[in-house]
Amino acid sequence: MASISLLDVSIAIICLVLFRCLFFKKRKDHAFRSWPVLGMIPGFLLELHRIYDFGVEIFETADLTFLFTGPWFTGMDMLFTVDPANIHYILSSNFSNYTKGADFKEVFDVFGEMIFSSDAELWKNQRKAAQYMLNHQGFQKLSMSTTRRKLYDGLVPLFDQCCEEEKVVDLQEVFKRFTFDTTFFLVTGCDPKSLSIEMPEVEYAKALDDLGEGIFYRHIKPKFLWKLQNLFGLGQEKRMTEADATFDRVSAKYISAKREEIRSKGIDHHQSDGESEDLLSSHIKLDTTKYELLKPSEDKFLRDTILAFNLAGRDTMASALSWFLWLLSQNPQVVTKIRKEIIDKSISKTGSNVLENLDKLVYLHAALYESMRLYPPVVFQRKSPIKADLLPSGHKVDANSVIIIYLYGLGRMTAVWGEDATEFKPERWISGTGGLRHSPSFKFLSFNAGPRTCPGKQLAMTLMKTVVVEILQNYDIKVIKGQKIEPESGLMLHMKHGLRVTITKRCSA
Ligand code: HEM
Repeated sequence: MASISLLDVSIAIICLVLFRCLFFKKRKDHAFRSWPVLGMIPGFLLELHRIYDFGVEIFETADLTFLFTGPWFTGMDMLFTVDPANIHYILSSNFSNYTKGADFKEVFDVFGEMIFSSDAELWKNQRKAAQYMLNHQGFQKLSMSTTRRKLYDGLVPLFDQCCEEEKVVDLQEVFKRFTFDTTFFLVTGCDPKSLSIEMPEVEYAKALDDLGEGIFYRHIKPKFLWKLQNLFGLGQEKRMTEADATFDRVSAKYISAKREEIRSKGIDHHQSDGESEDLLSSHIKLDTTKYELLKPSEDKFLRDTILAFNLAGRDTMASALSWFLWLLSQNPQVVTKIRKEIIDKSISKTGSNVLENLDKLVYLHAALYESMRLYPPVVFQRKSPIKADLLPSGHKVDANSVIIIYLYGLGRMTAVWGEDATEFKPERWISGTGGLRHSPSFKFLSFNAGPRTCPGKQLAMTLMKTVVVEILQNYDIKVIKGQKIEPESGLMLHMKHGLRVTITKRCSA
């Protein structure tokens, strides 16, 4: 993390020195001991550089659930779990007792009152509206045409130029820009054109990066510390405040332009034409008799909505595509099988049937799921019980305590996925009859489970398959040797140092 403030570094160093001086013994034994006053923070800080794999090791030995104790009086205690029985119970069978909670709203304050942070009736209204809009045929057509336009006007020309100039390119950055432009267009009807060979900086996209990083650090710092930093405008908190202001300013521009566009076209409010309509238009025209708690006349509601859908679409798909392409580079036999499937299922390189036929690509679907099992774009889920409860694992949880479901760990547990849990094997998703093997969502949690299951799953899978088919049909991707590929600590699972590749055109293309 390039952007840790002086205060963060000082705190970390003090903890480390204390830890080293007081308890200078075999590190592994003590890594997650709870020390007087400091709780488990010292061990945590020592392992922060490899926190993902460390988490996996802890769960393997802790029977899938363990209590993290923070420093005294900081309210940082959290129950971590990757136990499918607990997950099913929290996200589905006892859903009504497990909310995002007041603490979530404080940590995620920049989100405002969007679908990700809301509970109860407000969430039900937002959920109903989101599902209706995302499933609308007109919106689905728009998402297909937008994906294809960005592919042929943005990604393909960029790839071709990289081929001609034998240029090294960061594929993760390319996917981030591809999914940002696509998502932003679906949300606002405008293309920010961040995907081009010049890679211009787009302030809204940068603000999304700063937000993700800031929220992650709010999870691992005592509340009083980040609040203090926020008050004095220091480090990540300063960038969070700036990001918040960027979301306000940029959204205001799009909201007033969209209101004006709707007014000038003379389209009746509550009269959504549905055909090729972006999400901002649909939200402005929301029928408030159906969604009583939503406030389309208020700019704040629309600002939170724009942010919610950009958050939902951009980083998730960029992360999934980046890790997928990296896994393919390590598993050429999987590439061969996907290419064969594309030929066998007669998916043409261009033309309208590409999208219609995507459903036939079972092996590609399996490979994408397998990649998201090992590298889930959303790393963790945070829940809070309204009433004290007993989890199926036998752990008691207090009212308003914090429970973290660690998706990265869940996908790698041998107790859940078998001895080959850490191996990339798309075949585990293929049934005996050659169809897709179902895996319960509380085991494969990448798109969440229960009533809050991701409503954009279908859209995301279609977009990702479209991109992958285009790339594998036309290009060979070579990952530059010697670079370190490791996950970056954050809300979303990005690669810390990106994914540098060279691209060549396939002879048969
Ligand atoms: C690979 C792509 C995607 C993945 C892995 C993914 C994953 C998830 C996950 C894990 C959640 C639960 C988050 C939480 O409650 O903390 C979620 C919720 C949600 N996702 Fe997705 N998502 C993806 C793409 C999309 C897209 C493209 C959209 C729409 C443009 C979308 C819309 C939403 C919405 C609106 C919610 C909130 C649902 C609720 O709370 O009821 N997602 N997604």
